[in-house]
Amino acid sequence: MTSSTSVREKPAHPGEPDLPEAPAPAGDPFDKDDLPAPPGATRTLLLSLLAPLRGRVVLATVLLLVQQAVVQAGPLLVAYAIDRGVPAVRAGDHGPLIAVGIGYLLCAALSGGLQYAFIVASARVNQDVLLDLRGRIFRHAQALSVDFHERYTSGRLISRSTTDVESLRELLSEGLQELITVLLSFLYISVMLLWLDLGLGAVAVASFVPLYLLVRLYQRRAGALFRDRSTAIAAVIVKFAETMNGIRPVRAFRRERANDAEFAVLNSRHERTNGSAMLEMARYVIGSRLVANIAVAGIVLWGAYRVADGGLALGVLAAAVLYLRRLYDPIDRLGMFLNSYQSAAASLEKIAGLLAQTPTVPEPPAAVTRPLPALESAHPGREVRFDGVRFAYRTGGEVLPRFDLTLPAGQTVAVVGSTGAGKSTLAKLLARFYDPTEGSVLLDGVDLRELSGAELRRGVVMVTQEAFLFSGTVAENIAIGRPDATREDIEHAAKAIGAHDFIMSLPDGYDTDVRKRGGRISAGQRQLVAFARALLADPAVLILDEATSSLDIPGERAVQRAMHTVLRGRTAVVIAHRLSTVEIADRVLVMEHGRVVEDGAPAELVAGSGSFADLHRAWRDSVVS
Ligand SMILES: Nc1ncnc2c1ncn2[C@@H]1O[C@H](COP(=O)(O)OP(=O)(O)OP(=O)(O)O)[C@@H](O)[C@H]1O
Repeated sequence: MTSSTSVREKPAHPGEPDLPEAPAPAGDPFDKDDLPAPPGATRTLLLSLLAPLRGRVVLATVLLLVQQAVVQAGPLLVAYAIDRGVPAVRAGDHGPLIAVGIGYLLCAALSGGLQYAFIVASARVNQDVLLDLRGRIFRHAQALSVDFHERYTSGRLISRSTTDVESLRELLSEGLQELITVLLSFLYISVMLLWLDLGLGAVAVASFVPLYLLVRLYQRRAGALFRDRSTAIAAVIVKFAETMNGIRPVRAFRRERANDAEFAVLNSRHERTNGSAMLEMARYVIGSRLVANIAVAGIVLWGAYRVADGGLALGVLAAAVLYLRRLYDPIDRLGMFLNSYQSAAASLEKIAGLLAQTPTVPEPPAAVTRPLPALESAHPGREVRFDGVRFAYRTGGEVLPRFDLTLPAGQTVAVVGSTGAGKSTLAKLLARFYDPTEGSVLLDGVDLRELSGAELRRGVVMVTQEAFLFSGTVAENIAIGRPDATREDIEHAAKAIGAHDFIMSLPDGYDTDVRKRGGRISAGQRQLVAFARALLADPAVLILDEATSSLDIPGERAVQRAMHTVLRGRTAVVIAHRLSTVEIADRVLVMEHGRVVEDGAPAELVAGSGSFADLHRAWRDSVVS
């Protein structure tokens, strides 16, 4: 067997790159961590998340408005107590001071009650928004075409639905309430100060100008830093997920040290971006405190002179100072709220970019779907036709230059050819993981693009090399082929495939959890489960990307027997890596550079002088030796 033949050892584990990627054209958005969100998409996303909760958002806002108004009554009561209550007590009248005390208590109780109601209302809004967003990301990512998933790593998807959703949670549950509270108190306090004393109020309001400029500067500089930070943490997650997914080749090729070094670079990049963001925040905090302290000092000094002159009541100055403390105290925290706002905005933009992706292989609208014609024979097979198909991946040159091929119903076709010849591409077009760039793939004369999702899944099923098992029991894994299958149907399929005996020898038989201890299933057994699943699904066309990982002889025989059973009667396309498979095929296609270069019955091709005859000899020698 020569190394250039189709009998290539493919990586058998999900997550490993199984093909050399064609270089992406310059400026490919998939090279970057975040896909660009169309203008306004972030706002539209936020509004669409909040729209169903409109009532609760309004209720929470009203509660906060009233609560803040009640809270700001405190200093006014203090001013009243000093300027009216104290002179009244001196005159023997305790009424005004008692009224102030009761008023203060009432305000505290009311403000506490309102705050409680606000927290309950806003927590519900937050939970619903996050629930909705996580669901949308999952549903959307799952609905996107294979093309998308081959380019956007699972690590990036994990980062979108964890770190990015988490930063929105932080904003909603902590930052936003504080931010609104601060802005509201700015408004209320300015009005109060201006009403108490125009001069003092004007100085306080004038201090907003440098504060505003500081905030703007901070926002501009921190915005870029937060985007960098979020990209850096995503890179850390991607590296982590990729390494753990590919742990077997990592061990096999002793990649640990190189990986450690790469991870350390990404990790320290994240730390650096984090450090820069913190430094920027420290600059903002110090700057804003300086402005606040200068303003307070100025107001106290000027106010004290005016009290001494008799131009200002002492109570008014006391209330003004209390208001100023309330005004400037949360300014440090304003930086933090802006932090969470900035990082949530950066995250939301990335999520909006992901949600803006549309499937490249869309399901047809119900109005244009066509049903498959009724089957004429007892066998499930249907005719497959590639009609003038041309195909190029988005990131590479043409893989299939005009391709015409007809597979009669019920025929088993083995596809062989050198690596990169286009065998998997042919299979992916037939499974409609991709649509042809030109021409069409037809099933019993119906274009795959006109079949509804359900009809397509009944029509064509692809069993991939890794024979992926989902978490759950063996029975559940087989039933994926037909969710309404009874236990009897499942066992029937497993028996037909020859998987029943090994399943019964597992600790809990069909109820063994495949991911738990004792439920470990060998590569050959995984393939048997995948065949049982396909048999239960009973598709018209079965595509089999034959696993290349070698099994022991009894295991190999069991898989071959199972394959016989599952292929019977259907139209089957097998990307063949084994001699025994080629021999059971009705027809062999030899592919080179996206074209069929030999086509015939196995015996016919073996007897000929083409490349398949050479390939066959090499196989035979490798089996004999
Ligand atoms: N997702 C992809 N994006 C870009 N190019 C791709 C993609 N998948 C495959 N290709 C390219 O298309 C060509 C055909 O690949 P294909 O996987 O169909 O070959 P193959 O015959 O199945 O090879 P093998 O036996 O190695 O699996 C190769 O040049 C490959 O680099």
